[in-house]
Amino acid sequence: MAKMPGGVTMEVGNDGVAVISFYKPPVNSLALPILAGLKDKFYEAMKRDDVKAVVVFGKGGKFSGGFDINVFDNVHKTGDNSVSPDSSIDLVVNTIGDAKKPVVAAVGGLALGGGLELAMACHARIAAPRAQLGLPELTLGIIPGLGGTQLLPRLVGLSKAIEMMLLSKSISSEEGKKSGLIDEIASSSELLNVSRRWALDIAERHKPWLCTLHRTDRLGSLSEARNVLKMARQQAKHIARNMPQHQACLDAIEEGVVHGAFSGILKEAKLSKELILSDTSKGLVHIFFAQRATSKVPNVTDIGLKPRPVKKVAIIGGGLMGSGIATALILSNIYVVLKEINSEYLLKGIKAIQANIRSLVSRKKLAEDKAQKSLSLLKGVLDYSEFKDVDMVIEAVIENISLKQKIFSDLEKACPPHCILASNTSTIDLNIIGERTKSQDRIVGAHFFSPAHVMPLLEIVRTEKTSAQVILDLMTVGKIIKKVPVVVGNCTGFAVNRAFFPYGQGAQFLLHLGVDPFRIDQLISNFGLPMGPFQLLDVAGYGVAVAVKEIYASAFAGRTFDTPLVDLLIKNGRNGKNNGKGYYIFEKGSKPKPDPSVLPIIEESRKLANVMPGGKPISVTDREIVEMILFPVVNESCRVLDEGIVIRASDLDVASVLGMSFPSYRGGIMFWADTVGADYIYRNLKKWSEAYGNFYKPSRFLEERAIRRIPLSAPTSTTSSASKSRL
Ligand SMILES: C[C@H](O)CC(=O)SCCNC(=O)CCNC(=O)[C@H](O)C(C)(C)COP(=O)(O)OP(=O)(O)OC[C@H]1O[C@@H](n2cnc3c(N)ncnc32)[C@H](O)[C@@H]1OP(=O)(O)O
Repeated sequence: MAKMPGGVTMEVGNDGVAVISFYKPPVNSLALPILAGLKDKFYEAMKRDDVKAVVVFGKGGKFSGGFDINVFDNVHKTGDNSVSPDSSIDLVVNTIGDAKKPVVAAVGGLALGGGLELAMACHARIAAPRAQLGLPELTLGIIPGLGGTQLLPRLVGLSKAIEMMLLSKSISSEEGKKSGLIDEIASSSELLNVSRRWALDIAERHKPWLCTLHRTDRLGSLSEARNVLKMARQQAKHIARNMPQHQACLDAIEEGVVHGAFSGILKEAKLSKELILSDTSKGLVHIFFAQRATSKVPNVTDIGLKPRPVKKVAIIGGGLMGSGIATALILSNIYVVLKEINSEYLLKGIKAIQANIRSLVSRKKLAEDKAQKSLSLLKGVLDYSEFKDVDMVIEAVIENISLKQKIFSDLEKACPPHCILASNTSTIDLNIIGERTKSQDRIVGAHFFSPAHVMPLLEIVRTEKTSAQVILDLMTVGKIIKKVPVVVGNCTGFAVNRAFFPYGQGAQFLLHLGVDPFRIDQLISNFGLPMGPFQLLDVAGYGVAVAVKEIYASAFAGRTFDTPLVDLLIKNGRNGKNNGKGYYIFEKGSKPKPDPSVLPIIEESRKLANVMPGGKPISVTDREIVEMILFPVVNESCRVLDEGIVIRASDLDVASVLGMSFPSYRGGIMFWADTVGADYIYRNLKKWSEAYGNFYKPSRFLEERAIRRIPLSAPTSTTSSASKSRL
């Protein structure tokens, strides 16, 4: 659908029903002029004698994607909170809820956030089949602010409403019908007609005239409500550490349950205003737009190219990565040919895919018939005969240069000329992989993160020769299989592994300076990562650490930290989670426990590394520990930006959140760094590099931005010409 200017219109039919339609493509967001237009039209409809009832309708197949998130972005940039949506009392209570004529919402496609709140304030809701309904405001660091905290519990009951809000979980119109959110489901073509009839039926008292905020029948008794809220508060503590909006949402709900809806609405408005200004909301709104920005790649998505269909994909290698990628593809209805070198490995790969699918079924994330359908799209092969009509190949074999070169030269012969030749390498230069072919324009990196059918990030690695068409095609496939594709340049580690290699190494460095590893892990997990670097190492397995150590050391000579510790751990029979013994003890059914018996091995490693100044452990604060691990990551991220490996800083934010589980509410690595300040980071790195060596040496990009007081995320055009020339 072409973008068209939006607006609100009203048409009054001969039946006396006024249809108030709003239009704001692409998702009918409730921009401020739309809200103002709605109010005007409602006012007019109430005044006009020829109007008996009102239907409110979002044009273009979608009711509404909610309040305009750009407004929050503006509030964050300007600090001016006067435009935030505290009109809820007026719109929800007066204009719609207490309207003198019945109002029915005709909900097509989706009603999210403010969109669903608008619909809930109406006296009935008619929805098209499979419409998506939800209040996802908490994912933006705010709470529903157009009455949602009061309206939803009054329609679906307290437990269901809390579940939907706290988990930002959408439901379909069919489920909405069962739970009381939706009054009737009507086909898209009949949606308006059925809604008109409902509105007239209410006006003529053939159907009840229900004002949502006046209802209490779904709320249960006060003591039941208190129990539900108490449990929800405990749950919120676990799912939303370091975030204020979950408890605030429960505060607003509780206020409404205990003191009535009007009081609840006032509390909601007050809390909304405060939360909009929170750092959490700033970080989450930034990530919302940053994620959408990744689909805009200059000279790829803006030059009129159309993505070509990719219907059949071949995967070479059925190991952990290959089987995960195959799972992701068949789950999205793409036909997959899996190639292995012998039937034993092939069977192993197929079994791994079946296990992935079965685990989704057993966790109720996939229906049995869908699982069967997906598995029917998989075919195992031992040669290239099936490759003659594939649209894309993804190579996922071990990191061995000559093996990959041989595979790519075979692929050039076995695949049709349009076929995309992708490699899932995480380290090897794609130019080297494709050296023995003449197909450099269709060679591209498709770097998935493990487990590939679960992790949302897909790094699309382009070389100078990869064609724009191939990048666009792979971006499209990425979206079809529900990944967030981020286009990056070709270098060791690409964006995520490159930016984050100092994370693990920084933790090792601190440990060798005498800091306790379990203290480090605790602090990093308090900061918001799902686990600390040592537990992550245990979970990922030491094999990866050993394999990449030398690659990083040679690519980033002079700023890596090599440690004998992993070798010592392996020598002492420790292999991390793989054999249940690493820094932690892993036992089935219980959380990993720090293992004190690892400390003598660490001591031995400290002696060998000999980096403690004067041979004595350093003394550091908790804050310094977090900074000594994350600032080197920021520093390397600066180099990634400076070298043009990513096209914008916010791509690194998205990549760090989706690839490394950096807390999204901190806005991603560069956004967070700017909240800390380039100057502060630079000064500390400089201080540590003088005390402890080159691992901490600030990059030129960081130094320049710190000195010139330019945010790290500012577009690279604001840097000096020396820097620009390298981009
Ligand atoms: C006061 C109220 O309680 C507060 C609120 O209502 S806050 C808003 C609550 N609503 C939401 O959180 C929904 C956010 N939007 C979404 O989840 C998804 O965009 C969607 C499910 C609606 C559509 O998804 P999809 O079709 O994949 O399209 P998607 O690429 O995400 O969005 C299309 C465009 O619409 C924009 N958009 C989506 N929702 C928007 C919104 N609520 N406000 C402003 N812009 C919005 C996106 O930024 C994107 O813009 P772009 O093309 O310039 O990049």
